Amino acid sequence: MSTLSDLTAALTGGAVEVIDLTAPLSPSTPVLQLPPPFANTIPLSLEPVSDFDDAGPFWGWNNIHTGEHTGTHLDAPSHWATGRDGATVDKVPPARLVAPAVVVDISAQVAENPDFLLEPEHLEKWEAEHGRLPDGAWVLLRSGWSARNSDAKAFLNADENGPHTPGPSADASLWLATERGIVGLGVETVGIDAGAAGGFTPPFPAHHHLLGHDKYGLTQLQNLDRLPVTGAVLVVAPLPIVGGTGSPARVFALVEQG
Ligand SMILES: O=C(O)C(=O)c1ccccc1S
Ligand SMILES: [Mn+2]
Repeated sequence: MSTLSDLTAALTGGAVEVIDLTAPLSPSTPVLQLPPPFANTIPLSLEPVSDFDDAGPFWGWNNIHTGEHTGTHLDAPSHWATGRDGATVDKVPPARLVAPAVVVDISAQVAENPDFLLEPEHLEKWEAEHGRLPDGAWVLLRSGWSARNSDAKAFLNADENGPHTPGPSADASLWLATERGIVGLGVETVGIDAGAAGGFTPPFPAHHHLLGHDKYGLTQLQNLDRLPVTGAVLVVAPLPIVGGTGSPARVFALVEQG
């Protein structure tokens, strides 16, 4: 048997489960709301072209209107000033999009404090328990935030002082970008930076450091609670939008059962 035939046998036999980490993409999918004077992207909308009617008697289809950074999506290096000469989403090497994933669980801390920040000490503690973060792996930050997916207001969690959502500190962002050979950071929240990150130094440090070091962001993931701490393999499938800074993506995790 070949490796791939072993894999297909494991998939059909249930020894390997495919877990969908992608949030449903609909007009109610929350999108980031940056404060004035900054511009924001649009949410998804479907514009019917025909619906088994005179415009198309035997077919239905729609135009879709969306931002690149809507829903579960991939941030490419070219999205940020520090990575603007780097890969656009169509140039992200496919080999980096099928990769192992590890899970760093901060959900208990986030339940107490929605502004909780991942620090290097948390990553060092994780490594003391689970071994060094593997080169070529995605780091998935499990926060429990996807439980808010069906309530845009709760998901964005903003007040007069701005959004209150967890994420990496500036130090943790630099650590992830420079101390290990990871592929990128995946989160459950609307973006890879914490809600307060606009006021950090540098502003939005996860974007600044990760995308500036040819690493990627992955956002609005769900079902991270169904993944093992180590051992899952991620299949990340953004659209190859030519010149795009990111794209809505379908994200699957392959997880061995038993
Ligand atoms: O890349 C994103 O989707 C994202 O979260 C973002 C985009 C632009 C500015 C700030 C942020 S924080
Ligand atoms: Mn983005």
